[in-house]
Amino acid sequence: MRFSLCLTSNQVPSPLMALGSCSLMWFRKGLRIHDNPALEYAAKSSDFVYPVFVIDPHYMKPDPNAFSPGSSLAGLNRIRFLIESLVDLDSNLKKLGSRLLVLKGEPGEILIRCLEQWNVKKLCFEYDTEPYYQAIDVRVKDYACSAGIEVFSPVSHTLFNPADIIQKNGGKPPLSYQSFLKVAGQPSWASSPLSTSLSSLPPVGAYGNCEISEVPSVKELGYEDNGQDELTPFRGGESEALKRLRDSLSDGEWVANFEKPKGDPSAFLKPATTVLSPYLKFGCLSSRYFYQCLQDLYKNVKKHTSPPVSLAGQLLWRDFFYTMAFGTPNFDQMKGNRICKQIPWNSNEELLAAWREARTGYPWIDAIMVQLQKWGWMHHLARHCVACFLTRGDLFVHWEKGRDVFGRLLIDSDWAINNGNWLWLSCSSFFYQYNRIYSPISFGKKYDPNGKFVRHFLPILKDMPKEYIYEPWTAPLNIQAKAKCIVGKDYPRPVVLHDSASKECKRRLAEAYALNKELNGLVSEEDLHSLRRKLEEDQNHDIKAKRQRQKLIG
Ligand SMILES: Cc1cc2nc3c(=O)[nH]c(=O)nc-3n(C[C@H](O)[C@H](O)[C@H](O)COP(=O)(O)OP(=O)(O)OC[C@H]3O[C@@H](n4cnc5c(N)ncnc54)[C@H](O)[C@@H]3O)c2cc1C
Repeated sequence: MRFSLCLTSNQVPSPLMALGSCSLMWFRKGLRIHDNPALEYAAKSSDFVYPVFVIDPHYMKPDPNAFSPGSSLAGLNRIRFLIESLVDLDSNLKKLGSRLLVLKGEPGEILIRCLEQWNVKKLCFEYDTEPYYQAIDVRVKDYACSAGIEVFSPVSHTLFNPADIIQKNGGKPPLSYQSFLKVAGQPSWASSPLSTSLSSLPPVGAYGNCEISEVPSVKELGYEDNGQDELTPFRGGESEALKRLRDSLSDGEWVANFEKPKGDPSAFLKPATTVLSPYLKFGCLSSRYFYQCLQDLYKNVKKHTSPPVSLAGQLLWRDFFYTMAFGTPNFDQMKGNRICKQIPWNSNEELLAAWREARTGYPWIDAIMVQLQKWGWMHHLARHCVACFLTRGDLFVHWEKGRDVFGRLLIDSDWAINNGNWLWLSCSSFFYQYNRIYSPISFGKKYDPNGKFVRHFLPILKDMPKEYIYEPWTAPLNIQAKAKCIVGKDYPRPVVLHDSASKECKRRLAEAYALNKELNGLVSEEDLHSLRRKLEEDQNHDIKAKRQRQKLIG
């Protein structure tokens, strides 16, 4: 017997259980219809499919103590982006004769309850390499196995299966991009067409006494309207992702000549890169589909750039970090992470807060941090600048602290990529040329001599003449007054002097590197303690630098 119920948010739960063959499609990332092997498998020979998304309080619970609206782990921009993605997914599912069932609670617990109550025969979900999801998945899979439920959990978030690469490389992830490419080769699916659309889905079955809702609004999740004057211009969802992809690829010449790190990090009206990262993060866009579209385009042009700098090369960077993250225990921390240099970073809360809240006194750095708060997205080189400034360039603050701020505020916040890039930028792993530091003054000026980017994100500086826009503390007082921006009152003085601070950072890194070499990377707590003591003995350096700064900027 076939039956389906038309479900609405406040419907009285039906005691009926679906009697046909039922599948549960558990959406987490992969918020799309195209190239979604788990969804396709769920639909195959099933009478009913339950498409489920669980709102996880771990990520979504409002945090009134956070310095900007959102939960403690996710800023409001990202939560909004997720909700928009879910609304779009629900609407696309409805076009196929289904809908999204939204539940709330600890995902493992909720899933097990649904499996128990819905007579599910097949559980389908995209494989996730993040430790947080791995732990949940083990629990759910264990339950499913014990209940005789078939589990289908394909890898479809990345181009390659990180486990395959690690196995091919003798049990360890390849440590460099080039060795990664060598091991990875061409993806197995590269020349066969991916499924880009489903024409229909089996109906949703009865859902017993599980509390199902429509996709909630951010307000219904407990977030107040934040009153921010500028929100992220990027809207979530598969429809938007595919449109953005089409727009990006419509300029074949631009794609063929794409070359990172060339490109203007200060371009904000029309960013210099695709801004597909948030869509890839939530899986609104399949990276495999993106990659195949690029290969098709490359076939039809005379010449194109290649990895690591090409656009396809960027997707391979993504896979590189996913593989590294999957195969490296404690990838997200310094301690116990075998690929991470042990460096006695400081934990100066004041400096950290100045950086986080865009109060460093360096307009280029502060404008990027405002873009992070307002848009949740910045150009790759802009991320380089602020990450370098916080860690090895100027403030010598622990990269894990910066990672957390990015992790919360980016709309594309991605566990593997974020950690990988912070390891890189802090010269803790992958990249070790700590003498190459981004100037917080001249780097931005090179791209944007008139300071348009700074004026947009830091309107307090909008009338500052271009000669001083990157160093307002050097402007004569009458000019500051005319620009209605007195440094020290309307806009902060620099928190450190870049020249002396960066020299000091290099010295500390040289010392830490030497010790790491001596200890062959195996640094114990005591070694770190003595490293810290050694650096503290050199405090007079700091004091000298402070005095010099006070002399210079009053
Ligand atoms: C400190 C720091 C933290 C970062 N944190 C994140 C993060 O949490 N999430 C995230 O997606 N990216 C992160 N990046 C990488 C990169 O800056 C962004 O992926 C990129 O700027 C996104 O813009 P786009 O989509 O226009 O990129 P494009 O240049 O158009 O590239 C296309 C896609 O390739 C991938 N990609 C590009 N650059 C990288 C890279 N360096 N590493 C891995 N994948 C890459 C992204 O998925 C991106 O969407 C970080 C970079 C730094 C320096």
